[in-house]
Amino acid sequence: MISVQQAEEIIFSQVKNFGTEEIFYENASGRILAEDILADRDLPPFDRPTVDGIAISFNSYEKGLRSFTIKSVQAAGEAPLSIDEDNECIEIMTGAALHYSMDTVIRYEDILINNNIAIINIDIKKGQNIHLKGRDKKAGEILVKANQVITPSILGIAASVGKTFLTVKKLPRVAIISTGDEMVPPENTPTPFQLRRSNGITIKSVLEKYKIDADRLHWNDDFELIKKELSQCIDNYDILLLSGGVSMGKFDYLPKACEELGIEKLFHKIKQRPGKPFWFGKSQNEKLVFAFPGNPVSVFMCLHRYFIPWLEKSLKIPENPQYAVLQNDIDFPFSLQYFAQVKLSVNPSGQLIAESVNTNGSGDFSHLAETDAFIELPLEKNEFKKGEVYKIWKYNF
Ligand SMILES: Nc1nc2c(c(=O)[nH]1)N[C@H]1C(S)=C(S)[C@@H](COP(=O)(O)OP(=O)(O)OC[C@H]3O[C@@H](n4cnc5c(N)ncnc54)[C@H](O)[C@@H]3O)O[C@H]1N2
Ligand code: MOO
Repeated sequence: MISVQQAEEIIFSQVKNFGTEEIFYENASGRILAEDILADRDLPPFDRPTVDGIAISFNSYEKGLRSFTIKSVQAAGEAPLSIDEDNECIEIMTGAALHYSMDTVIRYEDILINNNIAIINIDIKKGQNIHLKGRDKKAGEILVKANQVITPSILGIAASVGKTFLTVKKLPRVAIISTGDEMVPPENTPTPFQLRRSNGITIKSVLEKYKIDADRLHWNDDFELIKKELSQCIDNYDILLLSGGVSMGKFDYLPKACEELGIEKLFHKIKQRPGKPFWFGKSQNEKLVFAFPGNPVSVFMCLHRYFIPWLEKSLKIPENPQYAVLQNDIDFPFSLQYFAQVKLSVNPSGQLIAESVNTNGSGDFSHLAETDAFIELPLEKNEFKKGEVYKIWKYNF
């Protein structure tokens, strides 16, 4: 059996590049940006008032002038209007293009207007209330760097520089396959000794966060059928995410079916709980098979601890490891790396704290909805104390 660290290294040695594609920006939310977004012109593109009011030349104010004749009114979007005399001003609206003959803007609230004359009755500063051309970014500068999830704010920036098509990372074609004769579709009523399938939908909805639209399949425990279907899936998909049938049982056919199809085993079994019998391999045509143990908590853990980091590495999403402070003592008297389910919260000092819940093993999925993460407790120890800090793998927080 290998360690969690070794398993991670083997999986990371299989990181893939699925290429890029160009898509319409309205469909790009949640995808991974594969190009830098540049400023198409200076931002802002011209000097513009940040308030509605009047624009003057500060020089005139310095000379003692306080009354200014309103030469004209300029709305946003209009070509800049100039003044010709010291005692003139332009009534100008927020976001309009300021002419270079003026350099200072005063709010309506700070002036009086009578008979087309604006009187300034406060102290003002040169250049006030103006957002200068190129102050935010210069033309050609990077506004958004590649290799990040496209968020609403990135979409807004893309729209404002006219990038209506974005180059994004292509996503792998994924099949999610549950196995087992005892597993019936959720809409069916199981016999007293059957269970409803839940792993498939859980995995699918985690992948939806990455905009992967995976296909869901189910195979019964029939060796020849599994072999045939597996061989087809290896041709049609980049990644197979299987659950069940990888342990020691009489009907756990997956490892043997993979072997007979020439799918190379890269590892089988990790010193961890849950998820010990996890099987990972690669086909001759470089397709990856993540075969998770069937228990729902094992699936959830292996998905978040191994598959998602592999996916994020493949998509070049920067790593963001997270840690939390243990809120209670945990004893774990086994030589396995333990992933405990924890509820996360933030304490008044701003620290992320993790409180473990007692569960009944990897078949007990009843606590997944009321917890937020797995806390990864190192193999070398059996006792973990309140106040110690460990890595966490979030799923609900
Ligand atoms: N002799 C040994 N037996 C077992 C070992 C072992 O080392 N030696 N490991 C145990 C561990 S740990 C786990 S975890 C399980 C994993 O077994 P399999 O991967 O073969 O999974 P199955 O037996 O097919 O299923 C396990 C469990 O999960 C339920 N299941 C399966 N698919 C689904 C699904 N889609 N949705 C919800 N639940 C599912 C299934 O009914 C079983 O109850 O093996 C131990 N045995
Ligand atoms: O390794 Mo298994 O997932 O504990 O039951």
